[in-house]
Amino acid sequence: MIEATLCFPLRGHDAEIDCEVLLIEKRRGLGEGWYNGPGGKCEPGETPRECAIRETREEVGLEVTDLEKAGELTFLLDDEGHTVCHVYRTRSFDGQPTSSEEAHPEWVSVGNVPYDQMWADDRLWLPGVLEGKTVVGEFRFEGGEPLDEAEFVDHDLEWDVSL
Ligand SMILES: CNc1ncnc2c1ncn2[C@@H]1O[C@H](COP(=O)(O)OP(=O)(O)OP(=O)(O)O)[C@@H](O)[C@H]1O
Repeated sequence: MIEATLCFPLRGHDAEIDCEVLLIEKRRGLGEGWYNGPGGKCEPGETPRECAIRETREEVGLEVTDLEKAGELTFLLDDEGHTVCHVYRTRSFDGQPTSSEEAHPEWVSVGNVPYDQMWADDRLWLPGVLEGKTVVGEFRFEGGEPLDEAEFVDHDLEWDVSL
């Protein structure tokens, strides 16, 4: 199973209306053209937390620290484990988001996240993650590779778990 990460940097007040999340518009690879958090696949010997920090640096040039684990998501494709994704959020970072070949960063109000331009499962778990909850989820896709062309068919979520 592929091990991957997502990192959601947050800025502003906790009150939903003022708070913003840094999303990327993915410019290549899996989920190209869709919005997501910075992230990607773990390299051999790398912990998911190290991966989330590295991918955020490589994709948008931000140095994130104090990552808080917010979720563990398993994506099944045709009943086989395809990807496990470790989700983090943080309010601590240095630098200014900068576009790379892979990603175009954008601060978005947490009340205005473009769920219609994201993975179909994101609308189910990301709102809770942006509110500060923790989640473990399993999501079933069908229709063969690539995952971003498969159909999202079913899910199971557990909130407020300790991670
Ligand atoms: C199925 N539903 C899904 N919902 C939300 N997010 C999903 C996802 N499935 C994959 N993701 C995330 O999307 C990124 C893919 O990136 P990733 O595997 O790195 O692909 P990419 O081809 O760009 O490879 P590189 O590692 O950059 O070479 C990575 O953050 C991963 O966690």
